[in-house]
Amino acid sequence: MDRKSCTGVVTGAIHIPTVSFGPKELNTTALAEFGEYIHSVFPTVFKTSFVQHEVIGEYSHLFTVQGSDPSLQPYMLLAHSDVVPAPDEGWEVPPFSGLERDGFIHGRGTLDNKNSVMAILQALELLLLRNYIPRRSFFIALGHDEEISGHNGAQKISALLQARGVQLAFIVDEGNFILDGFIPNLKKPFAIIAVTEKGAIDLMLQVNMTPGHSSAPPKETSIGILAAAVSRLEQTPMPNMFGSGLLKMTLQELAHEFPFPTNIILSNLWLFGPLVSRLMERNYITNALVTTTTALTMFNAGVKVNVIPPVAQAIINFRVDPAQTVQEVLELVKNIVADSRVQFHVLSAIDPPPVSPSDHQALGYQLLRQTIRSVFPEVNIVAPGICIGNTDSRHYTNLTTGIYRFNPLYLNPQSFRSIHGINEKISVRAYETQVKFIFEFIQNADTDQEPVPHLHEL
Ligand SMILES: CCCCCCCC/C=C\CCCCCCCC(=O)N[C@@H](CCCCN)C(=O)O
Ligand SMILES: [Zn+2]
Ligand SMILES: [Zn+2]
Repeated sequence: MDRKSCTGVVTGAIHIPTVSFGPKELNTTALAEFGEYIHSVFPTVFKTSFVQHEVIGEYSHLFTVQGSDPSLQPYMLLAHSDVVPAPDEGWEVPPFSGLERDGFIHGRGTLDNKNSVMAILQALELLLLRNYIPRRSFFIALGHDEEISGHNGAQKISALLQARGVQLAFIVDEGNFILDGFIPNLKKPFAIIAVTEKGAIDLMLQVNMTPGHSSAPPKETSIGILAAAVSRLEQTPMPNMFGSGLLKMTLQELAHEFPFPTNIILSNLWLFGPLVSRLMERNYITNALVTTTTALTMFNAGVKVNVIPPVAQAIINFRVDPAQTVQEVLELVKNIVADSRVQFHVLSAIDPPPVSPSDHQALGYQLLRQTIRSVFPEVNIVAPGICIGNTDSRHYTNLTTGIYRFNPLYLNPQSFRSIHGINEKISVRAYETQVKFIFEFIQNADTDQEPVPHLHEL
């Protein structure tokens, strides 16, 4: 595959608007087209005898790549083909044009997460074209509804594999990146492999009142009561959970890359922990790493300008810190609202998944680490961390204890904001490096020893 067709397959994928708009609201025409598209651009994957392809939940794809050595436990690579909506406003380039310009491929899904869908299949296609036969079996699961919780994609694939008695050595999904420019004093990029992710609660608060004529209003309306309740929630931060462990581990690994005195502070968190945790609260991205976050995302009320509103509803999206549970957060929320006129309806809730191992015996973590060192030799630090978003991987805790969330891409604060935002784009070079990473990763999973850097050239 030449360079042009390598990126051409991504532009074609971005062009298909596989948007998940909301629960049960998907662009099924686009999802069906996407299925045909991957079939047409990766013909070798689909015709190889030891690669089995199944469609699950109508639009998700499960590939089973049969390895030659059945004694090796299989692993799984995950990605998702659906994207969040992208109205044209504010974009430099229309979000579904898939235009390649100035060394970048532009559009919704270029970072989240069609890049991974295409890079995984492209790496496999290239390996198969070179007659590579993997030793270790692996699965590729491409969900079609990750952005709306993965109930028809990842959840069904997980149940199917469980019914087949599959147990996996590890899973690699989207999530964290090689972070660049997120910490002011730290000029060097560092790779964070997320070994857990935050939990989530979608909570609806509702206030009901008897409607009436607005010319003689009651002292408080449903809107006023609800607005005060959600404002209290917004103004009352959840407890800082910095002390609970994982983040401390991440910071200790980063410590020696900082100049004096930050290196001393981060190496002595037993003493400076409270100071560091307060500093992290000041920035909205690092704040998300130390606490359960509260985001007021929807508010609906009122029927007419001169009618006292019978119902007011608000939806709040909490991201639950790995050191807390959904139940604990709900208790805190009830205490903060402290108003019996406000009803609580939990629309969905999921606890944070268990922390995956990152020690020397953790095969998935070590393979990622080795491949990062080989493909990104300039990156000195690889550390375990927390993913602040939710991923399809949370549906697979029944199949493995080793779940790692890592995209082999550089991410800076501007590109972070483009995910679910505007002007999402990936450089051609970054995409090619992602393909190379997966190409090497699959081979590294077959070796018994540390890979020799650049042994497996594309
Ligand atoms: C000391 C370290 C500083 C770290 C700075 C952290 C920077 C954050 C980096 C990357 C985070 C990107 C998260 C990408 C994964 C997002 C996946 C996603 O969008 N999932 C959705 C699922 C929605 C399911 C329906 N409820 C989501 O989380 O909303
Ligand atoms: Zn995603
Ligand atoms: Zn997303």
